[in-house]
Amino acid sequence: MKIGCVREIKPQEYRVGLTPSAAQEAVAHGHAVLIEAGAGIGSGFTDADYTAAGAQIAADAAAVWAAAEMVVKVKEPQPGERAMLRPGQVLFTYLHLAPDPAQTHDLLASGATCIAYETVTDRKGGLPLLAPMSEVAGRLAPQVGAWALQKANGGRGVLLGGVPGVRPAHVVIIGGGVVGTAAARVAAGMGAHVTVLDRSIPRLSYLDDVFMGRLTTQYSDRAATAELVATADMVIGAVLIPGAAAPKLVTRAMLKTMKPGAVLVDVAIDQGGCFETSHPTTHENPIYEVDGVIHYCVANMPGAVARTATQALGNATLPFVLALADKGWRRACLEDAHLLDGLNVHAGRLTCAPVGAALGLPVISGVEALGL
Ligand SMILES: NC(=O)C1=CN([C@@H]2O[C@H](COP(=O)(O)OP(=O)(O)OC[C@H]3O[C@@H](n4cnc5c(N)ncnc54)[C@H](O)[C@@H]3O)[C@@H](O)[C@H]2O)C=CC1
Ligand SMILES: CC(=O)C(=O)O
Ligand SMILES: [Mg+2]
Repeated sequence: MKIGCVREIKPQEYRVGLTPSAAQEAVAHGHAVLIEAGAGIGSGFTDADYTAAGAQIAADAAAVWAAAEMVVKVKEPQPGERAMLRPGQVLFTYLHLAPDPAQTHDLLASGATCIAYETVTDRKGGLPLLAPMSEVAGRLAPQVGAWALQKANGGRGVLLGGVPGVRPAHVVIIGGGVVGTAAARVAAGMGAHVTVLDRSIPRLSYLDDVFMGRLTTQYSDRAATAELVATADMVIGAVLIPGAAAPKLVTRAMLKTMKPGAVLVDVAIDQGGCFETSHPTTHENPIYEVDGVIHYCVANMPGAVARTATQALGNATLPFVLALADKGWRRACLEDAHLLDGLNVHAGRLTCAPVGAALGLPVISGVEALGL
C-alpha cells in the first residue's frame, strides 16, 4: 500500500503522524511510504531520517494526498486538507467529529473512509489511541494551569504547592480517567490539595487505592461539582463519553461563585468542552477570561511537547497502521472489532452513533459499512 504522511498545519501543531521508525516498519512490510518534506521537523525528525528509513520525500502536501491510498496524520484534517480527500482513500487520525459539524459534512462529502484514533477501543474497555495523548495532556494540565495562576497571566497569584505556613492550592479534577489520573499525579506531586470527581465508583475506588490519601475522591453530581468549584483555585475538565459531545458540567452561573483569578483548564475541549464558557484556543493564544475566571482550552495540548507526544502516539498507532496497510481497511476492521469501533465515516455515511446523536445525523453501523 502507498502510505502518506503530511506536515500538520493546525496552528502550533508540531507532532507528526509517522515517525522514521514507524516508516521503517511499514517499508519492511513491503509498503511504500511518502512523507511531505519537513513533516517531522517539529518533532525533531529530519527528511534524511525518513530517507534512511526507506521512505520517499514528497515536495508538498498535495503530492502526498494525490498519491497515498492511506494518509496517517495527528490532528483532524483542516478545510484545505478535506478538499484533497477522495473516495476510496483511507484517513487515519484524530477526528473529534461530535462538536464539529463542518468537518463531519466535508468528510461525508469526500467519500473517503475515515478512522478516528479516539474511538478505537481495546479489550479492557479503554481507548488505546487516545490514552497516550491523554497521558501527555493530563501531565501538562497542572503545569499550564500553574502558569495561568500566576498574577502576570491573570491568575490569582497562588503557588500550587503553597509554602510552609501557607496552604497549597486546591485543584479539582472532573473525570478521573487517563487525563484525570495523570493530572492528579502531577498536581499532587507539586504539592497541591487534589479532589477528583467521577461518575464511576470503581474508578474512584481505584484512585483511592493508588493515591493512598494523597487525594480526595467524590462522586460527581451537580451539588458536589458546584460546591467544589466554588472552593477551587484550579479546575481541570477531564470527562469523556467516548465519541460524544462532552457534558457541560460547570455552568456560567457557577463561575460567579468562583474565586477571582481561579483557573479552568478544559482538556475535554476537543470533544466540545465540559465548561459552559469554554471555546477552543491555540498554543499561541491559550487563555481568556470570563467573569474573572481564566480559561485554558487548547485542543491539541500534546503539540506543545511534540517530540515526546509523537513518539508516544507512534508507539500506539503502529500496529493499527500496519494492520490497515497489510490487510486493507476492510479486512483489518473485519478481523478486529476494536479497530472497527474507530470507523467514523465511510463512503458518505456516518458510522459512529454518538457523533450522529450529537449532530442529529443518520448513522449506519460499522458492520453495515463493511457490507455484511
Ligand atoms: N485537549 C487535548 O489536547 C486533549 C484532550 N483529550 C481529551 O480529554 C478527555 C478525557 O480523556 P481520557 O481521560 O482519555 O478519557 P477516559 O475515558 O480515560 O476518562 C474519562 C472519565 O470521565 C468520567 N466521566 C464521564 N462522565 C462524567 C461526569 N458527568 N462527571 C465526572 N466524570 C465523568 C468517566 O467515568 C471516565 O473515568 C477527552 O475528551 C479527550 O479527548 C485527550 C488528550 C489531549
Ligand atoms: C487527543 C487529541 O486531540 C490530541 O492529542 O490533540
Ligand atoms: Mg484534540
